[in-house]
Amino acid sequence: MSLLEARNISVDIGRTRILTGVSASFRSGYLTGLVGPNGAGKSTLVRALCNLLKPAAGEVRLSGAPITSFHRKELARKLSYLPQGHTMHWPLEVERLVALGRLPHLGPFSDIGPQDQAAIDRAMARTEVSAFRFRVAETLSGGERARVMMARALAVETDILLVDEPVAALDPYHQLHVMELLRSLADEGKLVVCVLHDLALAARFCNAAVLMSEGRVLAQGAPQDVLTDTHLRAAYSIRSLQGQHEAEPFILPWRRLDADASKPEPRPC
Ligand SMILES: Nc1ncnc2c1ncn2[C@@H]1O[C@H](COP(=O)(O)OP(=O)(O)OP(=O)(O)O)[C@@H](O)[C@H]1O
Repeated sequence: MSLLEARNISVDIGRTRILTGVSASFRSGYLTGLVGPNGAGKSTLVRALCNLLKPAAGEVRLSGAPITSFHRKELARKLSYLPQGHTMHWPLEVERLVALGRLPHLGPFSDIGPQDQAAIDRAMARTEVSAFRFRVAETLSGGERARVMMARALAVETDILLVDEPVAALDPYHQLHVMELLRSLADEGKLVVCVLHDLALAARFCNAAVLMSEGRVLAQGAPQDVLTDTHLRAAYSIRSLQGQHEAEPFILPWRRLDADASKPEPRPC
């Protein structure tokens, strides 16, 4: 069981305070949707949780121990991070790119072994990219590349997975597929944190949610308690339609609040 906690962290970039007193906890068995408007600090929080940013105050703890107490390679075997965007620096074949996910498990001069190859094959199968195995990743479409990068993150086979906007480039079929995959990983006992803009996907697939706004946590807990119309108004300045279909919740962003204000009053007949 893993517990990843931000304890009252503040993060500065340059002279700007980006996160202010953020406390949030993430547990095994949960797919936590990290939502909030552009610039709310979601990616910054994820980077702090991965020990890629040092908080100016507060600390991040992994299963009770300061995240800074873990050696880099040890942490890379515990925690896999898929950053936003999918920058590729070299023209690599897909299988070799996914194989990079096994680096934390390899010794300095050791090569991919049968266990590593099995993990690579599993990750490619789960993300449905096996057919691209021998393609140069740069030649793939944006959505295909996003799934390959997800495969690389999965190939590490860590107990903790933090993914930043993994469905942003995907078509609806693959959005559903990736969300089902992330939820099944959580149901298998992994700790999964997913930055999302799609509130419908967050409401439907996540079993925990953290809503951020202006560098702070506005609400956290069960998605139905976090993604309320009141909270969404406060965070995004939107009204939302909320309901159920096939016994599952849905949320549809409906109208900007300032658009409401500028709407003319209906004329009396
Ligand atoms: N290197 C930097 N220098 C200055 N400001 C930065 C830097 N990196 C991030 N910021 C600012 O920090 C704030 C939070 O950024 P962050 O990327 O965490 O937001 P986000 O919630 O992930 O947004 P989005 O949904 O747009 O991806 C933003 O206002 C951003 O402009």
